[in-house]
Amino acid sequence: MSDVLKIFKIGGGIIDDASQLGLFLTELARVAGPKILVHGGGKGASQMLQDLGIEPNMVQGRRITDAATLDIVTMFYAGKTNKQIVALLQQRGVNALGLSGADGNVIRATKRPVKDIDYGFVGDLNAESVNSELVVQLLRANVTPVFCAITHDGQGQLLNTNADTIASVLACALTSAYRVELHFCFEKDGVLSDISDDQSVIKNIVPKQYQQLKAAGVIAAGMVPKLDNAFAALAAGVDKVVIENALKINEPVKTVLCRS
Ligand SMILES: Nc1ncnc2c1ncn2[C@@H]1O[C@H](COP(=O)(O)OP(=O)(O)O)[C@@H](O)[C@H]1O
Ligand SMILES: CC(=O)N[C@@H](CCC(=O)OP(=O)(O)O)C(=O)O
Repeated sequence: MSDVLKIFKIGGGIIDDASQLGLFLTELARVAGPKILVHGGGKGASQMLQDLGIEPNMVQGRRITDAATLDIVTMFYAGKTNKQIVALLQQRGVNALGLSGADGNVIRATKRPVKDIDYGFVGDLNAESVNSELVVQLLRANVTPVFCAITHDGQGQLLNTNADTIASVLACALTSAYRVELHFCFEKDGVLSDISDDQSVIKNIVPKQYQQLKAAGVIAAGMVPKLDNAFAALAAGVDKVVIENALKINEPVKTVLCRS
């Protein structure tokens, strides 16, 4: 139980910029010990959908995923993006293995029920979604799993699942075998108290302060679901949650979330 597992998540902003992605993966290769990478790619997927004549539709940070959209995001996330990242990690001496949730039944999701909004082929996760045994076996074999945002329902249906949620649920599930650190990596140095000032990194945030910053609109947009996931992981037993710059994961500047 003493091993520390580090789970890193990168999103579309980093993935879309080949030089930033390369620099991040070089830093990741320097991280010692067991590690997992979860990647999104929402920005590039939206561009690809538009190029193919399909208007992207995001509601509350989640993509409305009809059958045609699912085909395209599966090709983009589980195909091009995942395999490119794996190849770049192999180039850097990391034995990466690319996975969707269907591979090895590693993440099983439930199609989001239709309430006010029909999200289509979007998968929701819960505490039982992860096949932790297989993930632990891979980590013990010195393999670095690389997860994309595609899961399955066990009935042959692929589902599109938010990558921040995948990272958070993986982190929670793996607390059974490791002390887990969850690192959300993006293009800023951490959570900022002034979005226009890159120097204004808040070093630590507790849940009460988060609610205040959210209510004041200081923390907004994509940062809200990210921090909701992050605090949920912390409450569920993840040791440490960090919001940091993808190019500075081996440097001290970052936001660390605290339970209290
Ligand atoms: N207080 C804040 N500090 C930092 N980023 C913030 C803040 N409030 C909103 N954001 C925005 O949240 C974005 C990160 O969310 P998102 O775009 O969903 O990331 P990703 O695609 O990496 O998952 C940042 O690029 C930034 O524009
Ligand atoms: C259901 C849903 O919204 N899925 C996301 C999965 C990708 C993702 O999360 O990408 P980022 O981390 O780059 O935002 C989407 O298709 O945009």
